[in-house]
Amino acid sequence: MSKLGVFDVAVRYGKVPALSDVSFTVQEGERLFISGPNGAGKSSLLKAICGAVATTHGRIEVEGDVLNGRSPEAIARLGLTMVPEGREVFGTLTVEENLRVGTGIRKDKAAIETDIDGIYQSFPILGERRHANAGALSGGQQQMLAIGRGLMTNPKLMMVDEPSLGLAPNIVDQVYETLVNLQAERGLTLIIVEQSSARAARVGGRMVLLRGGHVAGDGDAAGFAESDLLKEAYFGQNQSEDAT
Ligand SMILES: Nc1ncnc2c1ncn2[C@@H]1O[C@H](COP(=O)(O)OP(=O)(O)OP(=O)(O)O)[C@@H](O)[C@H]1O
Repeated sequence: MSKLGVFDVAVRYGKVPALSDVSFTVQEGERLFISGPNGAGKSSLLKAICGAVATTHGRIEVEGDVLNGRSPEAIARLGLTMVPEGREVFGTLTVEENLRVGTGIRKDKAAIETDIDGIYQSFPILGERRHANAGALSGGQQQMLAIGRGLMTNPKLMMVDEPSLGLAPNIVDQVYETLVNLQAERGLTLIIVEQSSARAARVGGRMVLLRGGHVAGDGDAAGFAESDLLKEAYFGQNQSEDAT
C-alpha cells in the first residue's frame, strides 16, 4: 500500500477553483517535489493533505486511512506534519520554546527531551542558540527551526512548503542537505513544494508538476529539466525560455 494517495482531488475557494482532478500516489520513504508556476495550486495541495483546507471532490488517504473531513490535529496524529511557507516561527519565543510548541499532541512525554537533543544533533546551530529568541535567527536558521519543530511531532510524512523562499542559494543548499540527511536517518517520506524545477532536479527525486490546478506531469525531477512539459507549465506553449 502506498504511503499517500491523492485521488481526483478538487479544492475551491468560493468560486475560485484551485485544484481539479489531481491524482498521484507517494511511496514510503520517497522524496516528491511539487513544482509549478505561481498560482498553480501547490500550497493548496499541501493544505488539502494536512486538513487546513477542505476538498470539494475526491479522496486523500494515508496508508488506507481516509483524511477528508478530519481535523488538522487528527491528521497530524496519523504522522503527517507540514512546515508552512514563510516558516512561521514564534519570534518572541526562544528556539527551545518553539520546539516544544508542537509537542502538545504527543503522549510519550519522556521521549520529548531525547527528541529535542536529536534535533540539536541534526541542527547544531539550534542547540547553540537554544535560548535565543527565534526572531533573532537568520532566515536559514529560522527555516531549520521550522523543520525541527515539524520533526517534534514525530512524523512519518513531512511536507515542506517552499523551503527556499527568500534564502540565499548557499543557504538553500544547506537546508536541502539537511532535509536529505534527515530523510536518510529517519526514513521520512518527504513532499516538498519547490518552485525551481532546476533545484528539484539537482537535489533529486520525483516531481509532480502542477499547472492551473491540474497535474501537468509526473516523473523523475531530473528528467523534467529539458522537457517541453516544464516550459509549457511555466510559460505556456510555443515558448522556449529556460524554466528555472
Ligand atoms: N485563501 C484564498 N482565497 C481565494 N483564493 C485563493 C486562496 N488561496 C489561494 N487562492 C487561489 O487558488 C489558486 C492556487 O493558489 P496556491 O496558493 O495554492 O498556488 P501556489 O502554486 O502555491 O502559488 P504560489 O507559488 O504563488 O505560492 C490561485 O488562483 C490563488 O489565487
